[in-house]
Amino acid sequence: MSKTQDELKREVAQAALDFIAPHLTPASMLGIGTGSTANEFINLLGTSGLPFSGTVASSEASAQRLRDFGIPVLDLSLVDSLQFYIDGADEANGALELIKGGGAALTREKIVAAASEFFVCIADESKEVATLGKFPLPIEVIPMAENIVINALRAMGGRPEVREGVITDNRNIIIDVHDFMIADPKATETAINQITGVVCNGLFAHRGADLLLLSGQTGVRSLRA
Ligand SMILES: O=C[C@H](O)[C@H](O)[C@H](O)COP(=O)(O)O
Repeated sequence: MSKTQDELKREVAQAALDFIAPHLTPASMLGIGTGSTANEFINLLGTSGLPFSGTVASSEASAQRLRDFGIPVLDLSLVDSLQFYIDGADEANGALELIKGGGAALTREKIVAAASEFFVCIADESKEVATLGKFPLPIEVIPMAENIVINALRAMGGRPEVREGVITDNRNIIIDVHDFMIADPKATETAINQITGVVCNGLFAHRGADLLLLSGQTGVRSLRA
């Protein structure tokens, strides 16, 4: 019988926990991501009994889930650095470049990733692609800039659509760019950041993952940067 997607998420979350466990000390601070795969990681971390000091969360939702387990959640401004960041992705390529933001948490995720010494990305193998861009690229945008950002993204060749009914934790909107195959993720990440009104885009190429764990029917594969 084949494993369900939920089982694959649990399996890859367990692999991430097994990977970080030998490195943790009572002083360790962890960055924790957002989404259904990160939630599986939180469930396992919360019952693991492993030594660590606390966490920084990439969303209000993850912060609440961590607190529900009695895990301390700190503001990033109170923390010098994070030993590990553990988070999911919407797409990942062989260079460990990612698309993130399907859950609208991309900006805080990018900040927490930037503050982390080592980024462990966890996903089931349906997220693995040769070229990023089949998943619509999420972009967080200051609301008053909606039209100028949409026009600039159209000029870059994409088909931007505002994600209806979604406001980010930072009180901004999300524009998803469809039909936008990304041949050069680093150049595209930089170019989109140059559009006035863009807060952040969901390409994690300049700071991609350091380790990508991918679960599939035959087990968990790991790709190192
Ligand atoms: O904004 C959300 C994040 O980037 C998630 O990590 C991403 O959408 C993957 O989520 P999931 O594990 O639910 O597929």
